[in-house]
Amino acid sequence: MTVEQAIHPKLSVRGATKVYNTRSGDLLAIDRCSVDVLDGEIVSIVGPSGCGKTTLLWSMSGLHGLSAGEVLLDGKPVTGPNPDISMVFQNANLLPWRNLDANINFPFEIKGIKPDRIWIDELLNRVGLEGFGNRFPGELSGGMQQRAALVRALSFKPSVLLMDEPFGALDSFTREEMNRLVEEIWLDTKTTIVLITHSIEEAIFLSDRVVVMSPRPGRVANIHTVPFARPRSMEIMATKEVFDLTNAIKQEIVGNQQSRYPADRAAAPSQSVQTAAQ
Ligand SMILES: Nc1ncnc2c1ncn2[C@@H]1O[C@H](COP(=O)(O)OP(=O)(O)OP(=O)(O)O)[C@@H](O)[C@H]1O
Repeated sequence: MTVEQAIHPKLSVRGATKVYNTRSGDLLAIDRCSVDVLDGEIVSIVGPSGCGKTTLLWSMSGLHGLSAGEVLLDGKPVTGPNPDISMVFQNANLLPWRNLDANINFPFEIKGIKPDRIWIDELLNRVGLEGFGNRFPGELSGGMQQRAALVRALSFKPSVLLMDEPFGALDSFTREEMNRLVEEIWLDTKTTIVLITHSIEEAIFLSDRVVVMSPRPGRVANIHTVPFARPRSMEIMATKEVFDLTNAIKQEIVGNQQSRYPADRAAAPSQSVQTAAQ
């Protein structure tokens, strides 16, 4: 990390708090989460189901407002959709009646801007989808669809890519391939990436740092630095360092879950707000 990167993080989340108004009352999803993501960093967010990972990621995108706190991109508040921030979801969300090229062009058509075809062809080539432009989503495997979604997200040359459990629906072999692909693309573009994953191994393989969240209401429980140089190989995943780090993170998630009830009661900001204990 350079001093410049540390002083001027790419993305800053400060005291992010989100209360959902539900039929059964207010629900505190995330509580005073703060994290800085440096320019060109890959950061993963892990934590138990329902702890608020998606809520946190969507707040970073500007698509969901916060109840308190703020998100800054290059020091400026993110208050709505931002052309510099792209998202990839667990489902590729390709339009079934449009072929691959037309799917990738779709957001450009909506915005009324011309796509950079040279860049898009480069990306398609990079992810192994060159020559598939005329195929329809139904003719592509799940992995191919997800690679197309990655191309679509990167076609705008965003400086930040947010990924919400992007490979969760893929088999483990395809998932490993996708992890290698993301690293290759990152080596080319140095795009800042924030990724939600349920796989601690995936988080370690891909990330510079892993953020561990507590059970709901989600708080930043710990942040681990992953000390391996890039490009990483799958062989490092069999090393003792990775084994120990994986176990440490798992223990934290399990330990946090076991202690959530007393912690929630002690730290609930208001009696009218639901926490995981309720
Ligand atoms: N739109 C919403 N309205 C009301 N409650 C919501 C809404 N979105 C999320 N929640 C609640 O907020 C909490 C956090 O949800 P969120 O999806 O952010 O967690 P998560 O960690 O991403 O979960 P998972 O790992 O299971 O995908 C959950 O209790 C969820 O039920």
